[in-house]
Amino acid sequence: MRAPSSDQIVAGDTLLAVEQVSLRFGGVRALTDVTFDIRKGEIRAIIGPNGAGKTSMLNCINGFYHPTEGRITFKGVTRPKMRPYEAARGGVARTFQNVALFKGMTTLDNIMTGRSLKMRRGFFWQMLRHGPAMREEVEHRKAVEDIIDFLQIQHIRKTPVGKLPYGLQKRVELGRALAMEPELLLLDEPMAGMNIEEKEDMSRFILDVNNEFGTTIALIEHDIGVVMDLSDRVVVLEYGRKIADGTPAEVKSDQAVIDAYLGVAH
Ligand SMILES: Nc1ncnc2c1ncn2[C@@H]1O[C@H](COP(=O)(O)OP(=O)(O)OP(=O)(O)O)[C@@H](O)[C@H]1O
Repeated sequence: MRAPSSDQIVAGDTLLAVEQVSLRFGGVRALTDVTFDIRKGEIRAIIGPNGAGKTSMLNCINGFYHPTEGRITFKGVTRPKMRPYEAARGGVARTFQNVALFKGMTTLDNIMTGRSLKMRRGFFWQMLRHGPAMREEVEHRKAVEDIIDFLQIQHIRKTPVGKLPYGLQKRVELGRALAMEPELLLLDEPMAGMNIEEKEDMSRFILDVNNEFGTTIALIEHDIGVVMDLSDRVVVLEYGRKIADGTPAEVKSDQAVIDAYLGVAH
């Protein structure tokens, strides 16, 4: 059967399905028999206490880890294994728990690296400033400048990111992921280490990305208030197993979730 093209998957359809996924590291069971889906156009949160398996789940989705058992289906294609660059080419972009940017490079250049997968002409042609390569670079620069405007970071476009406060680095990392024009954006603790004002800004950008570009978003977040405000549906993991799945209101009143969070510092 041919896989549906992305425009055949409409809002509300399953974009990504995780079925009975287990992941082991030697004797450690990071994930056990986890099943859930992500619908096109939604904001899906993955929550759970420390060590619950949230990052491992994102790593399985974007191909950093390969599930020991189970299947992941993205845009109708089921795969036992996928490499991170295949995931990226297929439309999955990712940010990390600890910002992973080139600290000595400017904001502009860091976001530009997000375009590299989209560049048809390789580095050699870019170096030669060959005509078509020049035109392509102009197009990519325009896309990057649009993202810089969207994220309101014009004032730091030429600043090396290592010199920026943490909250702005997180925003630049979001910019680099957006430069890939993903269909599915995975955000690993996008508000970690932020003050209230920075969290509000980041929440607004996440909602705007979802509304304006229709990007489907899966995020890990420890701030339950933020999760409840932002997400359409929430999946809850504990000790690598799924213990609840539903709307924020359903999950908040679920006894297993209340028990899992009692006495846990976040
Ligand atoms: N590369 C690895 N090698 C061995 N064990 C690992 C590896 N990655 C994760 N684990 C283990 O898998 C379990 C789940 O870890 P994971 O980082 O996915 O949890 P988490 O919910 O993201 O935690 P946190 O909220 O603290 O980031 C933990 O017991 C962790 O120690």
